Amino acid sequence: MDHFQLRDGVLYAEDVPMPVIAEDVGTPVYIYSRATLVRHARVFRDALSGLKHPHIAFAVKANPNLAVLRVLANEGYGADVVSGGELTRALAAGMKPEDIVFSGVGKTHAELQQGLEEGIGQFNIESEEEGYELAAIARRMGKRAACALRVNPDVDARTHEKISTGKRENKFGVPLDKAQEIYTALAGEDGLDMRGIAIHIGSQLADLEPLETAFGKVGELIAALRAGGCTVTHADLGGGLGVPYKAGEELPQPAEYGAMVERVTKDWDVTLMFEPGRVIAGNAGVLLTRVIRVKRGIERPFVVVDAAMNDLARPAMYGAWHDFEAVEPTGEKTISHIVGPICETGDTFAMDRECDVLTADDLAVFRTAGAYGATMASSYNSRGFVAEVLVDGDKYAVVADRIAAGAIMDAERVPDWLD
Ligand SMILES: Cc1ncc(COP(=O)(O)O)c(C=O)c1O
Ligand SMILES: N[C@@H](CCCC[NH3+])C(=O)O
Repeated sequence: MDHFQLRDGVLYAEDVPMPVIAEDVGTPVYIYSRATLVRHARVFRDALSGLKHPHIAFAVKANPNLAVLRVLANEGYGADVVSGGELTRALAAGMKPEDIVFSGVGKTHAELQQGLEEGIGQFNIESEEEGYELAAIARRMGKRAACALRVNPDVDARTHEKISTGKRENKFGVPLDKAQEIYTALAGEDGLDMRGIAIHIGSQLADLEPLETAFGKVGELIAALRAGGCTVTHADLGGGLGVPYKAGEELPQPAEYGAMVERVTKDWDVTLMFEPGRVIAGNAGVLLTRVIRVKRGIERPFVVVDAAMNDLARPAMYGAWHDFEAVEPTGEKTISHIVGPICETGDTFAMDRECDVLTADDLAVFRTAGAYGATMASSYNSRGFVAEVLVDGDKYAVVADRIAAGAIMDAERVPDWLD
């Protein structure tokens, strides 16, 4: 069920008319639906109900807003973090340290230490070098770090090249054919409790087949490690499940994913861990924007909106499609280019898009903006950071203040030796 729907000709977020939020909070503004987040969290969990005690860690990078994390913490979700900042947020939102997994190729010394101090559940080590560094820090602190080794299975996830992470040329994980040697060596370190294998081959996967291939390779590795005398009690299968960005688009459902995981892992005898991001948050959010003006173009009008590539980077970065529609559609359609105000041609949300007829001051939304939306914002062109709102039934709250361009400037200094 879609919690962003037209009622009497006006788009609502749950039971709140979007013009009310625009009036109160201004635009552009991200709007998240609590009911959608909860529903997605439960659908994903239910999809894994055939597994014994799966551990689900929301990929904080997809949407690190504290209120969003709290909703998921309340659903029993842990967190997959990739920086000290994300770790701090996950804890602040109420996630338990033992439910937190720390991934990432470039965890700094300070971040490894922070993870140990907080007592997080697992480090996903991405290189031999990182493993030895973590071991040394843990030894010094008199601790043992629970670890999984992230492997790079050299599988083409068949997604956008910039968000594919499991090809051998990608920077993530250790090559599969070196994994046994590295795991065995790290298992001999006092500071480490090598307990599992981790994998994540990419994001926005439209097909389960690459995942199944990659998981099959993990299964073989686990068997080889055990045959070699290593202990393996955990396997972290990452995230990656894609979501529909276009109305009517069909993607594998969590239930199909769960059934595939169950089939492939049935003999593994491990605790399975998951790191879903987009599938939980993507369709739980929209970016509400106001039309600044409609500029006559050569062949098509340019609808210039007050959101830009600094607020929602995905179209500029990956050529990504986000459905775009009027908040109060007249029923009339036209073909337009949808652009932001930033001084880059890349600040284009859509070219030649059939969409609702819009005029200056009209409101419109970009859909499927709840994951990798606000979190990827910048202040390019000295624009501020967009506000975020969480809706719950007929109530809503600003869960991230708009940060004005002036506030960002306040952090800058002109040294007096320039005078
Ligand atoms: C290590 C890791 N885990 C989980 C995720 C979440 O991926 P997704 O949002 O596609 O589920 C990512 C991002 O792709 C990631 O890099
Ligand atoms: N930022 C990407 C996803 C990256 C996933 C990170 N591992 C996107 O918007 O689609």
